[in-house]
Amino acid sequence: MASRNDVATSPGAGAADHANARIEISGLTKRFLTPAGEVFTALHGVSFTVEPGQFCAVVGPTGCGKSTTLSMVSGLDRPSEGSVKVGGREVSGITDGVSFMFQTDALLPWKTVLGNVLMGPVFRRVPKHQAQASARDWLRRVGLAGFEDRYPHQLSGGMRKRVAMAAALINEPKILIMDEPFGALDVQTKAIMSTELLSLWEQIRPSVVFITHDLDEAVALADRVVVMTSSPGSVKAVFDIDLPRPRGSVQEIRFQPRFIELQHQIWDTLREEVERAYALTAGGKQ
Ligand SMILES: Nc1ncnc2c1ncn2[C@@H]1O[C@H](COP(=O)(O)OP(=O)(O)OP(=O)(O)O)[C@@H](O)[C@H]1O
Repeated sequence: MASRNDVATSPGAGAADHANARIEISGLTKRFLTPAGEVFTALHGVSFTVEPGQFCAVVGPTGCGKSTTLSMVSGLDRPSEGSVKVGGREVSGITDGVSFMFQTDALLPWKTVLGNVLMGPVFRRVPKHQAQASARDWLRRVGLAGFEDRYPHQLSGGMRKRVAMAAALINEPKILIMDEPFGALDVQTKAIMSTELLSLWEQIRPSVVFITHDLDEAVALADRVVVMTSSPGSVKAVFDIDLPRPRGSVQEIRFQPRFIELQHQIWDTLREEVERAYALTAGGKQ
């Protein structure tokens, strides 16, 4: 999805009831009308479940419908067929208690770091003193104490991601939706941010749906990895990741034999889809 803000919050975030954080995606099909007036099937019969407090990564080739799936979990779009249920209730309209983080770096440039993090609580009408204390606390947790009065353009890419993370997590969401949140970062910063995300997630344990092209990132972070087929997207396989928690440093996990084993297993499943998608976009044969 191209034009989303880096972070956003739905009204019910903050009043999270984690027992209601189960996400059930059943038979999801999504068709779009192309500019030429043809029907294009982006998703076909996608089904998977994210248990409360589970970290679920979704991987799949470019254009397979990962972002489209997320937009239906968040309630920003409606399925053509099938359903998304959160806490047993079908999603219709923006899902309550959801925070988002996207790849696009679009914190509000006219607001300070503190002002950006304060947006969620202010939106939820949290009293000013309490909101400010909470925002300062979250900025401390993401390592940005002392940067409250800076503006986004005065920060590095990694620091802006930390602001976005604080802004998403201050709402204590029951569901955290992340669409390649660290995709634009260099490899080292990405690893540091992933480790920080895991440690913060372990503190508040929202259910996470995390889209990434980076299989190592998916295995290092997730409890469950969903592999999607090339377009039209469907679920090819679901892998449970039995690496122990807390995982600690994402860079270190990559050297564990079990990590390498899982990474190979999943890549064996994913490779064919990536090659098929590449052949399609490169104009080759299926
Ligand atoms: N509003 C729309 N109208 C028509 N087609 C759309 C629309 N939104 C998405 N699509 C198409 O649906 C397919 C899936 O798009 P989506 O962005 O969900 O894929 P993705 O897996 O997230 O891709 P990437 O990994 O490249 O970000 C693509 O072929 C895209 O062109």
